[in-house]
Amino acid sequence: MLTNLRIFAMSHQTIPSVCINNICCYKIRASLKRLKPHVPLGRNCSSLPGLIGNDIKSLHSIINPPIAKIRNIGIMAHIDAGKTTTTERILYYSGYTRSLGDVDDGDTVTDFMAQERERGITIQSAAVTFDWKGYRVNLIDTPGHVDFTLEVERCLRVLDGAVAVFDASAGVEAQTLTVWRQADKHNIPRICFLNKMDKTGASFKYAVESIREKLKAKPLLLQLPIGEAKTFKGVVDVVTKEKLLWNCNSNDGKDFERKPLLEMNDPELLKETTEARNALIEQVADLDDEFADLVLEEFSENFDLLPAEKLQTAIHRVTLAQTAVPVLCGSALKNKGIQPLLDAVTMYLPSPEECNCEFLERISRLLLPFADQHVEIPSLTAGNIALTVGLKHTATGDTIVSSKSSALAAARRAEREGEKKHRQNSEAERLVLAGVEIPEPVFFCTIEPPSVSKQPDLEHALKCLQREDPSLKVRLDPDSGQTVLCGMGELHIEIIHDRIKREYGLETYLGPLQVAYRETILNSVRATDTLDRTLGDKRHLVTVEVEARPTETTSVMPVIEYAESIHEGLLKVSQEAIENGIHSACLQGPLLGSPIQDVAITLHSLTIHPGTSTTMISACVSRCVQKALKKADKQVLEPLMNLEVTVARDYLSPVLADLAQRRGNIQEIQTRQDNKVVIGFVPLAEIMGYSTVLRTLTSGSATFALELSTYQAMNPQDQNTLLNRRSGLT
Ligand SMILES: Nc1nc2c(ncn2[C@@H]2O[C@H](COP(=O)(O)OP(=O)(O)OP(=O)(O)O)[C@@H](O)[C@H]2O)c(=O)[nH]1
Repeated sequence: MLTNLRIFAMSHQTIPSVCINNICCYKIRASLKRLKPHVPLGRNCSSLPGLIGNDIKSLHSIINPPIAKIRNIGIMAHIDAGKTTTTERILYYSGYTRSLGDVDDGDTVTDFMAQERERGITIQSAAVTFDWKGYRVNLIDTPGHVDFTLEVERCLRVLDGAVAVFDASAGVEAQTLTVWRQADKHNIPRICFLNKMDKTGASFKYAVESIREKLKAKPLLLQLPIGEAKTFKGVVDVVTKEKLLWNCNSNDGKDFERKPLLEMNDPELLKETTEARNALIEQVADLDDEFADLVLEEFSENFDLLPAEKLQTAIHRVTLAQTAVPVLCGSALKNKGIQPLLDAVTMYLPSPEECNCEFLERISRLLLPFADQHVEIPSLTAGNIALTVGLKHTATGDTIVSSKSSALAAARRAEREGEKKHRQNSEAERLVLAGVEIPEPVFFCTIEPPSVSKQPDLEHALKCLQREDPSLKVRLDPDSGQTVLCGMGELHIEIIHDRIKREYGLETYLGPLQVAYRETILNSVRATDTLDRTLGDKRHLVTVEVEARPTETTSVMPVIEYAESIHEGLLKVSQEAIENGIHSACLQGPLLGSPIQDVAITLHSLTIHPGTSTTMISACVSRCVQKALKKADKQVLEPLMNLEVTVARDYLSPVLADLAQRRGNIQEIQTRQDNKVVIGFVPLAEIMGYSTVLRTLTSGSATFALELSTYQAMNPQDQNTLLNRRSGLT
């Protein structure tokens, strides 16, 4: 039987020493023995100073619950939609913390990195475990900033469900689309939470429409807001026809009143709710045959008689099938609507046994996360999320299996299943988890240690950071010998720089940030080359002829083809050597030394003298391919970004004028409440340092999101300017 352990690697620097953990572990387990299940461990917890922060109240979540009662969920959204604030409320109402943290005060549980607290943003996902009404919830708060897309992706792989948080005044924003697509890719059932209902400009209707239009999702309105913006005071539960009002006198939102809607008290609201409930029943019946039969057979005359539980069960099925998404609303900041959101998480999102992956864990050292603190536990039952440390070669995105034979069996099954291409959700797909998709880095810069003697320390730090965050790439510049960092954006590289200083105690120096260009060729060319070298008494002789031509499809990996006469007699080791040579030649284009994309390399002839080493074969092929690339007509490709700027009406003109100067191509200007949303494309090279410029232009009122769209050919004039600048001519 295959055993999958879902790995969520975190830097070992963030984990307290084993010694502390061991003591903690002993004490916690000792206290647990004396406790009945579901009794908060508050007193015992505070008697363990330094072990778990004083504000963490409940530890009974260490006991393993039945798998059906586990929910592994993530919170995802556009930057600033309120994920962290929502998470803080969730932790507070579930009894995990004793006081409410605030992102603006920098004292939240999940934003525990110094950089997160200083900047008020989430950078690294944080995992926390708590209980809600008999359910165990393992929750991950993910970052919203586009630079940390990979961090979101690595989380999605270990989740069974997600809560998508929206700013109700903005609806679907650029990064919401990105994370939504990622969740689609990983087949993650979702519920939507329209947050910030208290904010000026908040509109339930507008946000729901944007979910329908932009995400092409079918929203199931499980709630209606009572009031909006300043008047927002609660929600109506459409399924049960109850109103939930938060007590204005209770600051922390713990107390709220849940009452059935009555004709004599709320005739209008009741009418509106009944209509919404009838529409919901019809919508769910359209999507779920079992529910449709039930409604038609027993309740077609009067939907009011349909029990809430039957509707909830059907909504659960529809959510799992991902044919529609439940929508709830509230205001995390004003402490309204969080408890029903938690109810919805347990009611509608899947347990691990309802999702696509099978688990049965067995590992020697496991840690249970409490944000930045960890408790070592002896074992964990299926479906939970835990951390593990000390793995030497495993990186984010890997799947661990119990033995080689189970991995081989799974791979064989995957191969067989792969043949039956159209079978969806095949067993193989469930067994072998797809690795994370690593986005291409678009920026790079050199990094230097304070002294040569610190170079090994820097290499160690970068190796650790890369295992945790594969979107960070590190390479050596072959000409200067310098270490080069490649990342997703200015902020990404800045944070890495900062982490090297704080977590590894190394003060490093960054070179200027540069755009990661690519190159391609425009015509077919041939080249031949011979390498003849005698080393000792051995002669290495290779003669090769290659053709390089442009391809139609976009790929940074060269297409490799062989003339028929060569392919037949080629040894596997020689073929590997040839392909290594081609790949290494395509890593450094002739114009800027940037990777070559969209090329096919055909090997037309090859003669290898007996005894020639594979290194020499690679070297000769690589040189020959470089020769061919140099002969061809060449083109620089630059990263083109999707840009979305949200700006107050009054500042639209200066923003547009500025974008025109940056070679921006505006596609659309939308109106979103009182704001204008400018959507378009802009070359990455023109948008460096944009946040500062935009802040100045709009008195800090605008926000923007950037995402790589494609690599586009530069026009000859811009290309010449760039090449001259690089060669030091201008
Ligand atoms: N008016 C209002 N503001 C809110 C609400 N929830 C959060 N905010 C504010 O919105 C800002 C962003 O909140 P966060 O919780 O950090 O948002 P986030 O989505 O975690 O942000 P990132 O992790 O950086 O993507 C903060 O200033 C919050 O105080 C809400 O319900 N209403």
